Amino acid sequence: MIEGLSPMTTDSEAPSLWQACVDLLAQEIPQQQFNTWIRPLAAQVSDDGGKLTLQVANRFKMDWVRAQYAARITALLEAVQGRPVVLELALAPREAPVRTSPAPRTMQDQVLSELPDVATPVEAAVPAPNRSRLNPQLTFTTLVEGSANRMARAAAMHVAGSPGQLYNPLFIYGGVGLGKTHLVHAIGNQMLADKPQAKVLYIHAEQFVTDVVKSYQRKTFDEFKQRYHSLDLLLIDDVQFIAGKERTQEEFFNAFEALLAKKSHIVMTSDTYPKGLTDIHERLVSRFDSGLAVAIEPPELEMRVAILINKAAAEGAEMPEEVAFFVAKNVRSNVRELEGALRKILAYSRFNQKDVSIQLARDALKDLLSIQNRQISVENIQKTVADYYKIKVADMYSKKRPASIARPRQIAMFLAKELTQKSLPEIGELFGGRDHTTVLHAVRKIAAERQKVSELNQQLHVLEQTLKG
Ligand SMILES: Nc1ncnc2c1ncn2[C@@H]1O[C@H](COP(=O)(O)OP(=O)(O)OP(=O)(O)O)[C@@H](O)[C@H]1O
Repeated sequence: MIEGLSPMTTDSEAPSLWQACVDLLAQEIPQQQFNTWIRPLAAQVSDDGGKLTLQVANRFKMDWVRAQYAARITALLEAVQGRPVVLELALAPREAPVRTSPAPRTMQDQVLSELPDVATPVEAAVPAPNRSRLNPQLTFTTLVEGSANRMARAAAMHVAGSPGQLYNPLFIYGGVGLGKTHLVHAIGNQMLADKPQAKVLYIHAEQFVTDVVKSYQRKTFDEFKQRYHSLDLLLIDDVQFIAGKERTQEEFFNAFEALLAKKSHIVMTSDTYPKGLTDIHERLVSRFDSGLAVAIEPPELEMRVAILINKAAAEGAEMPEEVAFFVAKNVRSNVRELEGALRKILAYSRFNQKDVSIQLARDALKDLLSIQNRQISVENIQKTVADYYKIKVADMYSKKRPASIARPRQIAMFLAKELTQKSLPEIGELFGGRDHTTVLHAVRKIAAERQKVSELNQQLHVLEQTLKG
């Protein structure tokens, strides 16, 4: 028995609550992450169902699961259970090792090597809830509009209303947690609402890779083609995951051509614009760019406020505007984090039976706010990078161009964009009054090189860790 736990049900009784949660997580977390972090967790539920303990293999995994997934898991458990559930993470006892992923694969040929790491197909464990794999809750109605997503949303609505015409393919790109997945589900849901017979498929790119590999192994390419080439709408998420996967890219290209020829629509999402993709064939990239590529930006303050108020209302809770402003001012990175903050506040309010107020939000978000207080400044980045590369801080603002100075300066600009909320012009200003295009060039250059040069990646990693403290 795990220390400090109240009586638990046996493992065989626990899974229904956990399994329901796992099923939902499988729909929203990329498959590789799901297989790595969620699938191996073993669950125990207390007798009264008020506490669920997840056993994690080691401390590193425990920290990661806590930081990345605990808030979401709690919310899903509460949604499934219909009442508060306390989530605990515990180290798995040594004598009862947690379930692990299947034995390592032998990578005998190029196609097998395209399987995502530690992956077994998700559908082996988690049945797809519907053929289209759409989450019916992710609709245009529940997607708050703001200047950050206005263009992408308008294009998406156009595609949903008149598929196969303009903007084919539609390529939606942007940073994490900004609503790309939500938007593509909204297109699919809208199309199905208008045309229930339409063949719509939402798929994460990693699952597509798995499908290619499986059909290769089982020699079922005809079925594969039949399945993908007959669609009316293909929604493919995080397309950057097909990078470096030759066979998958070929099959994607074939599906792409077949679908466009019959005027079916293709919508893709990615973390970068088409030309920013690396290790994807030029012929594919140019096709990605041949319809409309549109960005989703981080939401502005008013949009963050609206999202908080809407999401609270959807949970049957009221969030006064002043509280929403307080939270929105402090949680600025992306919508997923905003949702996490909201969940914490609502849970805190329920447990303590107190109305939502600024003070309550302050208490509920204590940890998060203290991190904000230690926020990283551009000045700090400049000093840390200058120290690391042994140049003078003054060279960060100077006009000097030798590579030994220009490169650390570009790295500092990249980190300033990544680790602070400053805009490109603001960063340019802080680097000796440089133009925002100079900053953008540096950011793109370093981001692209990081993917290819492991030494640079390592250096950036060290700098990031140093700055985050
Ligand atoms: N404009 C919005 N209005 C309401 N909810 C939003 C909005 N944008 C994002 N969300 C919500 O934020 C969460 C994260 O969004 P989503 O998963 O679509 O992001 P993403 O851009 O696909 O991220 P990733 O690249 O990490 O997959 C989801 O719960 C989504 O419903």
